[in-house]
Amino acid sequence: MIRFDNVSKRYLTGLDALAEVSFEIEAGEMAFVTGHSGAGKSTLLKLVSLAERPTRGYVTVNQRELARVRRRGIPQHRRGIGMVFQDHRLLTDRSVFDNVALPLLIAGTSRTETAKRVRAALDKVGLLAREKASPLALSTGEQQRVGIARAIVAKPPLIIADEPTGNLDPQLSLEIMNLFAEFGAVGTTVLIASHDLLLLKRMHKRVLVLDHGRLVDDYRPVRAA
Ligand SMILES: Nc1ncnc2c1ncn2[C@@H]1O[C@H](COP(=O)(O)OP(=O)(O)OP(=O)(O)O)[C@@H](O)[C@H]1O
Repeated sequence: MIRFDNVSKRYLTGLDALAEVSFEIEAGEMAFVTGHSGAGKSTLLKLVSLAERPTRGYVTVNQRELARVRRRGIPQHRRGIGMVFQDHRLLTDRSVFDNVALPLLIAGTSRTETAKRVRAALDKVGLLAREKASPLALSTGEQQRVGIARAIVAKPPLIIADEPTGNLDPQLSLEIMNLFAEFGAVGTTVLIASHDLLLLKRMHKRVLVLDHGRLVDDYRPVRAA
């Protein structure tokens, strides 16, 4: 689903945010990318969503070599990716329902289908009763769950999340990560950047480790015999 072949990213400042990174994530796999602050985690996700382009190497997402995706093809590329951010980026002047409905609105989905899908997504994250609320009336954890509902509502084959539990306490963080794991269990590919090593340890999933832009480790969970 995601493949990096010798990918390097040098920003205009001359800094190598990623250096010769290669890995492959299978469809339906859930993986984390971790590393110190500035290690290149966000840059790696930005190359997947085409917020940035690599300086060298090839990034393939869903069997599409991204160098072939031109600027006008980027919105379509992003429709296949559910994105979750630490600061959730919700519209505060719209209801929870409208926030989650946004990707469907953009895709031109009918009203009835939209209502059905939004409610299914809100149900999944345990917020069905809050559809009319303003995001401002929700706790940080609830806001994060609205962000997740919005990311999954159009059923994208891939979800990427950048520090989705950055502002949450350990218990809530674990709940949010387990929610992501549920999506992974139904065939969605999930890639999450997180520096929370304790949390990653509890998840028993694959972990890619970046250090100053280099991929220095790739842990895979060992199944109990
Ligand atoms: N647009 C940019 N222009 C120049 N340098 C950048 C840009 N974006 C990131 N960098 C630099 O690239 C390096 C990697 O940044 P990146 O945000 O990918 O790291 P990160 O692992 O996500 O860090 P953090 O955990 O602090 O968010 C850092 O040194 C950062 O300062």
